[in-house]
Order: sequence, then C-alpha cells, then structure tokens
Amino acid sequence: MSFIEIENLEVTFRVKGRLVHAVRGVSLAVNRHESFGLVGESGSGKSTILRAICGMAPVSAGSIRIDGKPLRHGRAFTRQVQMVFQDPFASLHPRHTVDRTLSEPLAIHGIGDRDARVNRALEDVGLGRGFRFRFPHQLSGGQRQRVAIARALMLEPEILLLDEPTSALDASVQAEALNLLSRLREERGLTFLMVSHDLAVVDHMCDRLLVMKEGKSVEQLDRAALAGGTMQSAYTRELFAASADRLTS
Ligand SMILES: Nc1ncnc2c1ncn2[C@@H]1O[C@H](COP(=O)(O)OP(=O)(O)OP(=O)(O)O)[C@@H](O)[C@H]1O
Repeated sequence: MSFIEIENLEVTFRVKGRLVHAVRGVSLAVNRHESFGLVGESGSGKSTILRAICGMAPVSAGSIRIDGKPLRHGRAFTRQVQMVFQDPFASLHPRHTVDRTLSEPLAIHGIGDRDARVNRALEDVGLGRGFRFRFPHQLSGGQRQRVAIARALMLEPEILLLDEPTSALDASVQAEALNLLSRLREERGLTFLMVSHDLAVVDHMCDRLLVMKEGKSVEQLDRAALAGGTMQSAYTRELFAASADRLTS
C-alpha cells in the first residue's frame, strides 16, 4: 500500500451549464517520504489534483486514499496534509502579522505553547523571530514564501502539496526556497506532491513524476528515465525538449 493512492480520479466542473473535465481517470501512487512531481502544459489538471486532495475540488469519481484512509465527502485531511500555493502574497492575509498567520492554525486546533512554536517555526524557515510582527507588504517575495511554508508546517503535517511553490520568485531566491524545502523534507521525513511547469525544478526536486495532458496521465517517469532521457511518449519528449530550449536560450 502506498502512502498516497489516487485511483481513476475524475474531477468535473460545471461552468455556465457546460462540463469541464479537468481530471479524467488519473491514477498515481506516492510512497512515504517520496517527492513526486506533476508536470504538463497549462490546463492539464495538475493543480486540480492537489485541490481534490485537500477537498477544494470535487471528486466526481474514483478515490483518494492517504495512509489507507479514504477522503470522504470532500473532507480534507487537514492536519496530515497542507498546501503551499504559488503566490505567497495572495495566500497571506494582507492585514495579518506573521505572528497571527502562524498562530491561527494552532488556535483552531487548540494547540498551546504558541509563542515558542511560532518562534521555532520562523527559525526553521530561516527567518528570525524579528519577523514576527511584520505584515506581508513588509516582506520580500522569498520571505513571504518562507512564511507560507512555515504556516503549512505549523500542524506538523506528513504531506506537503506544493503548487508551483517557487515560480513567483526571482531565480536566485527560487533556488534558496527549493533548498529550504529539500532540507525540511529530509529533516521531517515529509512526502511531497509537487506541481511545476518548470522541468528543471522538477528534475532537481522529484524522485518520480507523472506527465499529464488534457486531464489524462501520459506517462510516469522515475529518476533513471529522466537521467537517461528514456521517455516513452513523443509528447513527453517534446515537453522536455521545449524546456531544455528555454533553459539554454
Ligand atoms: N474551479 C474551477 N471551475 C471551473 N473550471 C476549472 C476550475 N478549476 C480548474 N478548472 C479547469 O480545469 C482545467 C484544469 O485546470 P488546472 O488548474 O488543474 O490546470 P493546471 O495543469 O494546473 O494548469 P496551470 O499550469 O496553468 O496551473 C482547466 O481547463 C481549468 O480551466
């Protein structure tokens, strides 16, 4: 049994009376402590899979299990699974201090010792306690994303769902944020399910990945296939070739 098991997942939205099939029969299995990537062109359904896991998108058919337990009635696995979004500015409340942002999940779950936990969380993500009473607009993009990562870790989850976690950051800050995520995964034995359109990021971060197109799974690749360039489908080869061109141009 894998830690995260998704079987024949279908997610369908109704938009103005029309059905949008965002995810069409996708299956994947992620092992505990693994870092698994979802790649594919824009609109291929990657983010919708993460949203379905946290109960933010409707599961129309199929199943999602975490550690053998099914996701029921769209209820999220709140403490076990946390999500980090692309745009830290949008995901932090503009009028909440860092302290409030980090304390809130603790208060909701009745967890005490908040001051010490907030200070420790800030240190864990490389921001000192001096950042505690700042507002989001008083932080750089990289610092905001560190706060968002700290918040995601407040409830000590086992799984982080990362939706383009560094694509809103400058290249140098992006590398720092990725290194921070890798260190936290190692230290805490976290499992990552990560969406990225940047194949260099995925190559750096992920043990395995699933290539998606138009809501469907195209193929799965492991490190050996990535390193050896042995992709089965022409679509995946094109995706990687286009990305290599972008990186070298
Ligand atoms: N809440 C929603 N209501 C209606 N349609 C939606 C909703 N969320 C996503 N979709 C549609 O589902 C499809 C998949 O979207 P999704 O965001 O999962 O793609 P993606 O692969 O993550 O794309 P990107 O890389 O651009 O973020 C798209 O056609 C999108 O327009």
